[in-house]
Amino acid sequence: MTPDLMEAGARRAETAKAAAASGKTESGGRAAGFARPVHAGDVDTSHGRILYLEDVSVSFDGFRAINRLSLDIAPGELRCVIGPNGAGKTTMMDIITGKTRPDSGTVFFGSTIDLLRYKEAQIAQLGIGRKFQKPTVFEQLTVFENLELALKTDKGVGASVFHKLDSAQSDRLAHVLRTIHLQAAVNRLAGTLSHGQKQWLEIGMLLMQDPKLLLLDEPVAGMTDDETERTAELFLSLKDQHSLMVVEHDMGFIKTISDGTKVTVLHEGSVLAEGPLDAVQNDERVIEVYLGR
Ligand SMILES: Nc1ncnc2c1ncn2[C@@H]1O[C@H](COP(=O)(O)OP(=O)(O)OP(=O)(O)O)[C@@H](O)[C@H]1O
Repeated sequence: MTPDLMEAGARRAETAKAAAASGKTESGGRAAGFARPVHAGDVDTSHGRILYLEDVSVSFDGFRAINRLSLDIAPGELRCVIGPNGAGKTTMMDIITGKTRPDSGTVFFGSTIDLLRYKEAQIAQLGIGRKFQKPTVFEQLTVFENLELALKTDKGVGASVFHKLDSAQSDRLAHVLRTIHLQAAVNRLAGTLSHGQKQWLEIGMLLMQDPKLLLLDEPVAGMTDDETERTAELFLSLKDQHSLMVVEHDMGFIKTISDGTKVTVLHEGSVLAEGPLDAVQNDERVIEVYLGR
């Protein structure tokens, strides 16, 4: 982490601890990560970063899958991550979401939330949604019911099925349905949807929880050209309100969604190159290890 962030974060931590000890706590914002449970709305992005990894390493049986990895993502950014098989892309997402603990390094959500202090389920609650490659919708439920089930509830899955939506939740569900273009399929069983539609439904289920950051692993694998194009439109419509990290091998898709913004190339567990797609595509090292295969 950069010294200014470290210092600012440490100062806020001390202030929050002192305030908590004296009973005078601030509501939300900068104190939130330390003095009380954190909610998604409390992510402090005032330093221009929603996700910050520095010097992160993890080894499996002596093999360094992630090797001193550093990268950061701005609020509202759509970051594409590319790289050869085994570069560490999935492991990086596993670390961000708490599935894998790094051996060393720093992983922050905003400038105050140290993700290494939280468990996987808590990280999801903090506002980091993850979409795995294979769709995992409830095939026996309708599109509507899948989205309804994904609503935030403290009462557990069983209660949420029978939970009547309030008007804000109904509005949210309608908004998500429009965003993922599944209004016409709202009463269809998810099992009858096409592969692409299932993927969009699962993205919709994540959106129901209003994540600040979405991690998407090979979202267009197995999609038709038309579905891939619609997915690109969907992602472009999501950026700005959400930050997205998209791992993909489909370069045509990357070209459409990166739209001149920064692309990160991972290789052997660290960043090999970073910049606009044109620049990384012309980088000799990238051609050698990835594009020239
Ligand atoms: N739990 C684990 N135990 C042992 N080795 C692992 C484990 N997880 C990942 N690895 C190894 O770490 C390296 C990075 O794997 P990872 O799946 O993160 O790469 P990737 O960039 O996502 O690859 P792909 O594009 O094929 O999905 C690989 O060599 C993999 O075999």
